[in-house]
Amino acid sequence: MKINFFKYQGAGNDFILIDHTMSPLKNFDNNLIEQLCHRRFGIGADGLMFVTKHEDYDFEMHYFNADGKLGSMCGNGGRCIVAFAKHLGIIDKETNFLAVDGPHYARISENGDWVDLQMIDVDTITNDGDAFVLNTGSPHYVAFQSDLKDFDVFTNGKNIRYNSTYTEKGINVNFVEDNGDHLFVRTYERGVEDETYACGTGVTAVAMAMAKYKNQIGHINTDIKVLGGDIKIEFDYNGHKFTNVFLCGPAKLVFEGDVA
Ligand SMILES: N[C@@H](CCC[C@H](N)C(=O)O)C(=O)O
Repeated sequence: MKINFFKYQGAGNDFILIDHTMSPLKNFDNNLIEQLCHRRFGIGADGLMFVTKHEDYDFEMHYFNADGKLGSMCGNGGRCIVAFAKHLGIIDKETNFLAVDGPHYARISENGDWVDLQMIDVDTITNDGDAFVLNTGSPHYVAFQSDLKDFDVFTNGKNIRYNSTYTEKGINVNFVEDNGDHLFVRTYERGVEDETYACGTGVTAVAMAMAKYKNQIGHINTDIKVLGGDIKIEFDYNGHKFTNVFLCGPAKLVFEGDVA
């Protein structure tokens, strides 16, 4: 069966997108998804998404990690699927769509390649030693790390993701260096089981952990550099809860193709 797909990337976090609006998504082949995401034997991607119709929303997002398994929320994936929905003509400049963690609002730039995506409110941050643990739609571990450019993110991230606390459910592991006017972040992603060039729910978690650590109250804007580019996070923080959370960044079509 021929599969028509679109490849998108958001700050280097890359995804295969499939238009499934003509029929409901009843079953899926996890092995095929893993194979399509494989960087040697497939198209290559950190994850795969189907867009389907929904009665109450503009569309529904179904996200799978590169290991072929259903993922939790993917922030950069969310931004890319919004750009894809605009490309398909499903939406125009704004949208309300449904994802695994609930409804999301998003707005899109005129040329369609920059998306501001509203993320879930967060009111719980716990500590694991010096690190912060929180869920921004996906579970995240946030640790400070100096000389991050030369740090072994794969080995250290994997050790944390597979330690006895997290091995069963897994966690995404973010390392952050505070460079004054911006944060530099590198992430080991669960489900990809490797470092990715960017992680949207991850940088959202980092900005929140940093605001809590610095005791910043009010409307906070955070500039973040990741391996694949620049991302902006904004939210309101009252010392207990993060609201009006937006993940803002690029979402670009790379190519379209067919799998025979
Ligand atoms: N790259 C994503 C995170 C995707 C979810 C994650 N790998 C998981 O299921 O834990 C993002 O941009 O948020």
